[in-house]
Amino acid sequence: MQNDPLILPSPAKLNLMLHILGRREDGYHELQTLFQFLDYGDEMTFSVREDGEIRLLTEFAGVPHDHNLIVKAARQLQAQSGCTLGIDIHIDKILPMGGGIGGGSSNAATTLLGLNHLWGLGWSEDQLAALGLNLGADVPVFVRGHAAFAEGVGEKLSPEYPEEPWYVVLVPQVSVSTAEIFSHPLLTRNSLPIKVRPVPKGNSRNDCEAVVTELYPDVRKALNLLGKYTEAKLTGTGSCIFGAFPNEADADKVLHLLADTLTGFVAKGSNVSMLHRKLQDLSKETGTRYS
Ligand SMILES: C[C@@](CO)(OP(=O)(O)O)[C@H](O)COP(=O)(O)OP(=O)(O)OC[C@H]1O[C@@H](n2ccc(N)nc2=O)[C@H](O)[C@@H]1O
Ligand SMILES: Nc1ncnc2c1ncn2[C@@H]1O[C@H](COP(=O)(O)OP(=O)(O)O)[C@@H](O)[C@H]1O
Repeated sequence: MQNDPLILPSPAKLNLMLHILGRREDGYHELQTLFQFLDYGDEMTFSVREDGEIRLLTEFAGVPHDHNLIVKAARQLQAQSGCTLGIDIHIDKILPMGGGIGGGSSNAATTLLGLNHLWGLGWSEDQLAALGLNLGADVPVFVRGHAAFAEGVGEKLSPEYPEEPWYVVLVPQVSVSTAEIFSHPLLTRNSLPIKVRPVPKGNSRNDCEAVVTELYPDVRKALNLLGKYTEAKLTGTGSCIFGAFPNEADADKVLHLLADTLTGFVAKGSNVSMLHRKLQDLSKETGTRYS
């Protein structure tokens, strides 16, 4: 068992396109979406406890301890594996909540991968992804750690290799509820499935954009402002807006020009998540398999 704290990143994702094909009987929506990670995210620290307790030491505004996806992920893994060890978890949270960049799902996935290692469970990625899907439709892609075309409710993943540009991500100061957008009567739900891959050019729209910009004027404003410099799009159900640039300097320049009116950040797109890169580095250093 490892006694030193394990520090792992918990990256954000973007949906480079998002089409809604229909609604299932259980209310969930059939999607086609292209996920890519950002080299930008939270940092999580895990310390094993012998007494079986699971404690998240960082407080989240508006999210009670037991509802936090980090705690839920740890508890489900502990219950399903029969592990008697516990964990203390600390997080430096920089990802906005309800931003469409998957912070909660990413935190859950980092927890599953971190605890699988620290508790010595030896679960496969398939097992962890299946557990993760119970916690949220976006958790499996973070468990797998590779950019992917996703179908179903987001769980059928095929690896993809989109370009890895630098992005400006604008963060309107509103939290968008995914459930609110998916239950909206005016949401487009009849996009035709894309049958070829990689996704052909001209298919990069996000079907949630019309409803989200109608409900949240701040999101529309961010879309219009970034749209003056590059193609600007919504990620997931928002609120964040992103646009691609060929290099960091160009992205920085645009963020700087918008800084009076909007907050945001610059980050590189990545097809292998920084969590998985860190786990691979740790494996090389210690000769232990981390994932
Ligand atoms: C839309 C996407 C695109 O990546 O991202 P976000 O905007 O949330 O980041 C995801 O599909 C979101 O995944 P996630 O945030 O894990 O959603 P969940 O917790 O599973 O679901 C929240 C709610 O959204 C609705 N929902 C979610 C996914 C889906 N394919 N169809 C749905 O109808 C359901 O009403 C569900 O109760
Ligand atoms: N660890 C967590 N980090 C962020 N949000 C969490 C977490 N646990 C639970 N939540 C809840 O999940 C909601 C969605 O969060 P998040 O995944 O960050 O946004 P999105 O799904 O829009 O990308 C939050 O508003 C919050 O209520």
